[in-house]
This record gives sequence, structure tokens and C-alpha cells, in this order.
Amino acid sequence: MDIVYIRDLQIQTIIGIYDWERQVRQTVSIDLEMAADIRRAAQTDDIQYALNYKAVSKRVIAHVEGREALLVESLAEEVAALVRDEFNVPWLRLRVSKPGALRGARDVGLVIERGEKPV
Ligand SMILES: Nc1nc2c(c(=O)[nH]1)N=C([C@H](O)[C@@H](O)CO)CN2
Repeated sequence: MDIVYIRDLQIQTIIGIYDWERQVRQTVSIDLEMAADIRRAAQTDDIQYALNYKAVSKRVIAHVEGREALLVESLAEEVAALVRDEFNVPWLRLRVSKPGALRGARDVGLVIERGEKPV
């Protein structure tokens, strides 16, 4: 199994459960690992056969910027579902973190894996 990844995609959005968090945009950082078979893209050197990480990141940014979720859990499930559905990704690992959201910690967040790993 090959992996196409995006690391530390930083997006400004409204997120959080507290009143102050509904007033200001915070940074959310996303790491995404997506199962892919890269061989056809490698053989042809043609982007149409690649899982285009630029296209994925644009779609993720558009969703996260417009969402205004309360929980990182909601955001994570939504991003995982749209990446799997719209980009035909059979398995992914997604980390959603909020840098600086917790005093004393560099960041907080979660990691989810969805789908089946291809053999
Ligand atoms: N499991 C979670 N715990 C917490 C979340 C969350 O989204 N998922 N959110 C908060 C607050 O919004 C926090 O980030 C503000 O400091 C607290 N715990």
C-alpha cells in the first residue's frame, strides 16, 4: 500500500465549545495520510492518475473554513468522509489538532483511521 500525505495543513476557522471560541478564528492543523496506488501515476508521469494532494487540500480547506464546528470530532469525521467519498480513498489516517488550545500543551486533538487498508 502506498500513501499520499498532507502534513500540517493549517486552516483558520471557528471551532470550540466556549463562548470566546465562537468569536475568533483559531488555527486547526490537519495531517492526512491516504492509501493510494501510485504506480500508474509513476509509470505515466501524468497527474490524472495521481491522487492530487493539491485538490484534496483545497477541498479540505473549503470545508473546514466554512464549518464552524463545536468539536474536533465532528470536523474529523466530516473531513474523513468527504476525502474518502470524493477522492475514492479506501483508507485514511487523519489527525486534527488545535495548536495552543490547551495551556501547557503544544497542541490537542485526535487521530482517526477510516476505511479498509488495501493489501
Ligand atoms: N475531545 C474533545 N475535547 C475537547 C474539545 C473537543 O473538541 N474535543 N474542545 C474543547 C475546547 O473547545 C478547547 O479546545 C478549548 O480550549 C475542550 N475539550
